[in-house]
Amino acid sequence: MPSSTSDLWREASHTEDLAEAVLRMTSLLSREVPLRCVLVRLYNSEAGVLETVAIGTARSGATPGAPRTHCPAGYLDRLRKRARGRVVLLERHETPGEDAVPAGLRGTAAIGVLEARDATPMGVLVAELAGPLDGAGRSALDASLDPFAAALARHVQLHRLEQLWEAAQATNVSLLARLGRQEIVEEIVGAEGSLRAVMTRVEQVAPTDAPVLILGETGTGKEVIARALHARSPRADGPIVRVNCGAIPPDLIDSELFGHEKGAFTGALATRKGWFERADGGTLFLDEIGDLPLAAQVRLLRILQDGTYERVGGQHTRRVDVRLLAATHRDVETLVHAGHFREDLWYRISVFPVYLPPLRSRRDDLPALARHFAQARGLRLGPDPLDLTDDDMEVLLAYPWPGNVRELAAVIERAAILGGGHRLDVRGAMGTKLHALHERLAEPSAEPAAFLSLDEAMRSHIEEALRRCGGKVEGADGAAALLGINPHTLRGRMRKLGVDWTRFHSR
Ligand SMILES: Nc1ncnc2c1ncn2[C@@H]1O[C@H](COP(=O)(O)OP(=O)(O)OP(=O)(O)O)[C@@H](O)[C@H]1O
Repeated sequence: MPSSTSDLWREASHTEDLAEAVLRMTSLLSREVPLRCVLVRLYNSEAGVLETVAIGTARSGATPGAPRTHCPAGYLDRLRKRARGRVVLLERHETPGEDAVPAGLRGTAAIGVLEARDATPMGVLVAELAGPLDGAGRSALDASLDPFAAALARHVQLHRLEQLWEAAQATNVSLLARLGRQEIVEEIVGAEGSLRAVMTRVEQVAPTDAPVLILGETGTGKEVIARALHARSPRADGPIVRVNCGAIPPDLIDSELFGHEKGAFTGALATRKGWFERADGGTLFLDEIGDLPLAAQVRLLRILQDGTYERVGGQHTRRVDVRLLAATHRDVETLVHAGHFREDLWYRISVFPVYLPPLRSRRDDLPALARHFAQARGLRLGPDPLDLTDDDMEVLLAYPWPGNVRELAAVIERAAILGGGHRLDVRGAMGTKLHALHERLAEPSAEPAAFLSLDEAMRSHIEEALRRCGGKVEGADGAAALLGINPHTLRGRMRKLGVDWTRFHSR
């Protein structure tokens, strides 16, 4: 076995990126073969072409481009018969025409068929030689066909996996869109109660294409509202794609949102569509937008302004038709002041804020929500829907629910499991929460249920000022003067807190 062959196998099986593997393999092979360059060419039977998918250069000088050349049916089989598992040396006069050597190679070429493990021809290896080939060189070249074939097979498999993954994502997106619509019709508990004001705003803004900013603590139902907006919009038949900006590593966020071209960076094995492209014709929901890095904010602003962007590593300007919904539980105004969030982007996305109140300030909805989760989980666990006792309700109402609706759903699910599917064990499910609650209730001054967060206190104080001023913000008799702050600051605060001052306009 030629000395380079085991090294070639190592590179073929360890290096994931075909271009890099071929480059290293060419360098190893050039110790025994007078190589100028090596082309790995993939056969596309549908198009009847051979396409250069990787080039390894061993000497300086111009390398041939990466063209596709016509490959007549049966050519690879004829070549295989002629070569019998080895390489064939092609004379110059054989070159253009019916063979796999693209124009542009200067010296003599050696060519061999690259076969898959089941012996079907996948493509060819073309080696451009810089000098005469001796016996050792020839056997090294013959022995290199299998490792090159293995590297090509790996590349093809990875490419297929990527395609499957993309197809699965697309299916996922459309399933979610359908699921989202179903859930919304059945599942916005409180739409007629404490969320009535929220739903009015949803109905107002849904038919437009305006961006909507959904504010609220974690677990308050921001995603539920985003899906409701999409379902009520003219884009309801298009996809809704949710991206959690906080869950993507900062160096990948550009490629996730806007896609990348093949080879744009190490690991970019194939072209990838970004989430904007996948949401084309529908809605993109950017959750935790406060976590978006500044560089991505610049691109986002541009896409909001004129709908254009480029994929990472791409030259071609693309256009998408996407409605943007964004959500955050963070105080983005503070991020703007600290220079972590672009002010121009903030103005653009906060045109129409929708504020979701925390569960502790909409206790009226609690029984309905608890019943809703109990019934849903009960139906899943056993034959009968599960209901709540008065004692269960009392326990649930006494707790302040820092994790909001999500925490409540989890407690009810646990209660159903602990109750064996026949009843709800709410006290058991509350566990340590209940213990902490008793301790707090035992303190004479503690009023956990009634205590407002700073934002809530601010919101209700601003609303009271607006009520007194008939919804007027500026001027001597406006709410800003009454509160002793600048009208501009008050407007910013109201946007952040989701206060709709037009509600207070005197008739
Ligand atoms: N009004 C509601 N009616 C029914 N289910 C709700 C309601 N609000 C929230 N939920 C449920 O509560 C859970 C949390 O809601 P969601 O994921 O929308 O919250 P979120 O505010 O987006 O959370 P985060 O900030 O962590 O992303 C989900 O299972 C959701 O279905």
